Amino acid sequence: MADPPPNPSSVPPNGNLTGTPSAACAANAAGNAAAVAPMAPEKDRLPKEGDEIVTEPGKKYKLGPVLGDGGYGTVFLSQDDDIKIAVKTEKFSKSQLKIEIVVLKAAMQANCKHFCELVDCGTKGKDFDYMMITLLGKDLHKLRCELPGRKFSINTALRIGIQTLKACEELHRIGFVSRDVKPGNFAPGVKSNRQSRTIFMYDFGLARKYIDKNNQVIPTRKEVGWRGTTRYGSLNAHKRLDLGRRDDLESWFYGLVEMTRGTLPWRNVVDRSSVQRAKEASHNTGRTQFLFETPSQYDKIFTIVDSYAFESAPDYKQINKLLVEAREERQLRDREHWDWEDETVSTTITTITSFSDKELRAKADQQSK
Ligand SMILES: Nc1ncnc2c1ncn2[C@@H]1O[C@H](COP(=O)(O)OP(=O)(O)OP(=O)(O)O)[C@@H](O)[C@H]1O
Repeated sequence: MADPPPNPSSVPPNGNLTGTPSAACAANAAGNAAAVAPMAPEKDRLPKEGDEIVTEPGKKYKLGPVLGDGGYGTVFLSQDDDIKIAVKTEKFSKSQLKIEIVVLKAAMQANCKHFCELVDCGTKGKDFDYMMITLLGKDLHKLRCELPGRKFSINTALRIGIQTLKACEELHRIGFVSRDVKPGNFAPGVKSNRQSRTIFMYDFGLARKYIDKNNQVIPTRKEVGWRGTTRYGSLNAHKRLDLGRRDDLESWFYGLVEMTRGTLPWRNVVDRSSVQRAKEASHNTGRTQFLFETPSQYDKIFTIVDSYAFESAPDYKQINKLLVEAREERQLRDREHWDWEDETVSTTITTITSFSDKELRAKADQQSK
């Protein structure tokens, strides 16, 4: 899905790329002005490993190895003082980073726990947009695929369920729907930042505001185009309907079942309308097969999510309670290690609370004094 790599000859020889705060970033980064780069004859040139992005005099981010490729750009490893971070870049004319930046800013203002910190952001001429964010580990899709049976232990799956539900709730609380909730858009933080037990939601390229200035739900637009990922899309997405909070939760639930069971009935189905039919069946005749060997509470959660209309405000507490109940029934303890953690390390980590980005920065500041 990644676009072809940029023309290497078009990158300045010193690899030093001076950027300006993007419109979305400017409100947060007042005083973060940098020299405007001379107009380039070409556009949409992405940076490469070894380049430096300069967002203000003295503030330089050297781009390390590529962490991943997205639809319109590349994500690099970098460093902000002593803290490892990720730098997401997207081609200027295709960039969806503006909406991502708006979401992350709102999440930071609301002290959301399950979102990356937006460290910096801006635009490099007509070449690319960039944002510097919290570094995350492998996403939940990759982590699941590495496990025997391609599924998480019930202990880890239920904890993931609780945290990813909270992430959806936080996103909705700040006024956005994701429209692309899936395991591949959640990842734990990294061990070196002591965030490997917090699941973060990321990639808000398809996010949309669902409430207006008066906090009223924006009325449904009836027919819209396809949004999201076929495997996890809600039935409304298949019907090309406008998507609301309930659709994020339906997608979240498909992902939860997959992470718990290791499979979905439509796992190998490619054709979108066949996937739709399989999902429809999972709501009635195929329900037992769909929820096979999952906690009994999943059936109740599915009924609850199904009962919501476009405008409904989901009862996250009620769903969370069911997940907690499933844990208690199995006498699962919070202190046990997560499937991706090294067991030898986890015994020492259990006594240490995960750090938030703010705490991490305060700690780094203290150490540098
Ligand atoms: N904060 C991060 N920390 C570490 N790796 C990241 C981070 N953000 C993104 N990545 C890596 O870069 C890849 C692409 O990122 P992302 O999914 O945000 O881009 P995208 O263009 O929206 O992708 P897609 O087209 O797949 O939806 C991810 O799969 C992941 O491997």
